Amino acid sequence: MDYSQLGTLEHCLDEFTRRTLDGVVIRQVYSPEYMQEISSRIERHEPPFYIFPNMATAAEARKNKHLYGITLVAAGRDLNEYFRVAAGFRSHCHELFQDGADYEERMRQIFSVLGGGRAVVLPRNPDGQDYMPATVRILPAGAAIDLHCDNNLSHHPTYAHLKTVCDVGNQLSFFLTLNAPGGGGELVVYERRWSDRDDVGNEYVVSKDASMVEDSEWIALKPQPGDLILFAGGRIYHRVAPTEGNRPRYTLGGFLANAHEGKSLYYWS
Ligand SMILES: O=C(O)CCC(=O)C(=O)O
Ligand SMILES: [Fe+2]
Repeated sequence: MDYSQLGTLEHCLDEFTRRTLDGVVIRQVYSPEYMQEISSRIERHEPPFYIFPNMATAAEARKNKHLYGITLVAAGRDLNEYFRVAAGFRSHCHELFQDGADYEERMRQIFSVLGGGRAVVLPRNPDGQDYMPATVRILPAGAAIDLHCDNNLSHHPTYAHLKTVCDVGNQLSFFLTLNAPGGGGELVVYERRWSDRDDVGNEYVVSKDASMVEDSEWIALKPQPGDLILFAGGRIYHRVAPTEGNRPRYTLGGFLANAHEGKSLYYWS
């Protein structure tokens, strides 16, 4: 589906809720040329985003997979750092897209259409601080994201407040591809669905054993720069295949869920 046809996806979030839809790819949400410009800023670490795990320089961080910004589960129990990073990340992200359509605005516009006109808002903690709207995921050559299901994240203690305001058990994943690697880096989605019995003792684990999907059918998606993928990552087992070649994989994304109050959609990372 092309971004210019967005209107035909009106209300499609209801289909996700009814489980009659597993994912959509919206192409050309931004032009490939603009994504190239954004990627060169990411490469130069401009603006100077917070790097996780914490490294002295972006060049040092490039040796392994890392984030610009921080996720709830990466933040650990003390969420002071998370909310402090979130404020800085939002302004850096506005700066990153300063000469194009603002990233958060564009995501909110798309999600609102998909949600049949529902308001799309960042959740806020009881102290009035906003959550992270997204994270930049940087996978240098050879890096991957191992098998997981994002519903598993909600067992993490840092999800305690978020659970009270939205339906994290039916969360969707979204990400915009900024830079595609030379080879590999596909999003591999499996037929295998999440069950709460998969998470022994309700433990949060970073990656699941590959044997879980041994007999499962799968498809591999290779998004191009400017493409937005939205899929039921909460309940669908998935992974990102190891990247190849000398171009890193850059994506910018987070999660989306229905607010318990029934009127809005929340996004976070
Ligand atoms: O490629 C990415 O940025 C993340 C893929 C993923 O695991 C997700 O979107 O849930
Ligand atoms: Fe995921």
